[in-house]
Amino acid sequence: MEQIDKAFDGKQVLQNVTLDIPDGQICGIFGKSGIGKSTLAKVLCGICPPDGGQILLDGQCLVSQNTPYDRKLGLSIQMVYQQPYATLDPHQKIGSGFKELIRYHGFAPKGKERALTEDVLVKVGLEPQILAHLPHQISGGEAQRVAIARCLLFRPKLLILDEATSMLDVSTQANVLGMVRRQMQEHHGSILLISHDEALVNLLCDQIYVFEKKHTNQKEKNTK
Ligand SMILES: Nc1ncnc2c1ncn2[C@@H]1O[C@H](COP(=O)(O)OP(=O)(O)OP(=O)(O)O)[C@@H](O)[C@H]1O
Repeated sequence: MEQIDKAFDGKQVLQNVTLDIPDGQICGIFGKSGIGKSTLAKVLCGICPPDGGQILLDGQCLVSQNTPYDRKLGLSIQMVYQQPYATLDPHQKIGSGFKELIRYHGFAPKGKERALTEDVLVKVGLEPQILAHLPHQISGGEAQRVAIARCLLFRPKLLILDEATSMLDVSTQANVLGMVRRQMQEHHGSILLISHDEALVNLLCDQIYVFEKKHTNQKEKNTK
């Protein structure tokens, strides 16, 4: 990501933001509320077009000021949002949601959807019983883990976790993130962890970017 700019209604939120996320690493973004962390994630996912700069993924242009977001390439970037229920159909059982997603993207042959689903559930510490439930019957923390498991099906090059484990207690957060990290490393995928929790970011991340104030680039604080 090179020299990304983004403004809303004349208000500059990101200016000249450059960051590099090496393969297989976990990179943290830490900064106070409203500083632009989620905006950066939305630019990476193609939800917000940047006003300037460019993003390269494996040397290919994902989006730039002059190039529209490459949706096909963008499937290699998956994001888990702060509000996990928002991405789940309230009328669809968790298991049906997984089956539909797997069939739509051809992640497994017909009849093998359940096995693949159980495989990703284990990786986020969930039991298969959850598949019989509707979203309102599961807790916020479980919904967050379901959302992460759905993203893992894509074997993404980059997984963005935007406060995505905030509803879990600290030890479960570290546990789930450790499991997700190992899973991502199996295919050299990277994680962008966006959090208010400095201790969590310090504990888990190889590289940390601190967003300090609007209109300025972020500063790299720590490289392990
Ligand atoms: N679609 C939008 N239209 C107008 N302003 C927006 C839009 N999205 C974000 N903003 C503004 O951009 C600024 C940065 O928001 P952003 O959500 O990126 O912050 P954040 O650092 O992720 O905050 P938090 O930690 O509270 O989630 C805020 O002032 C917000 O109001």
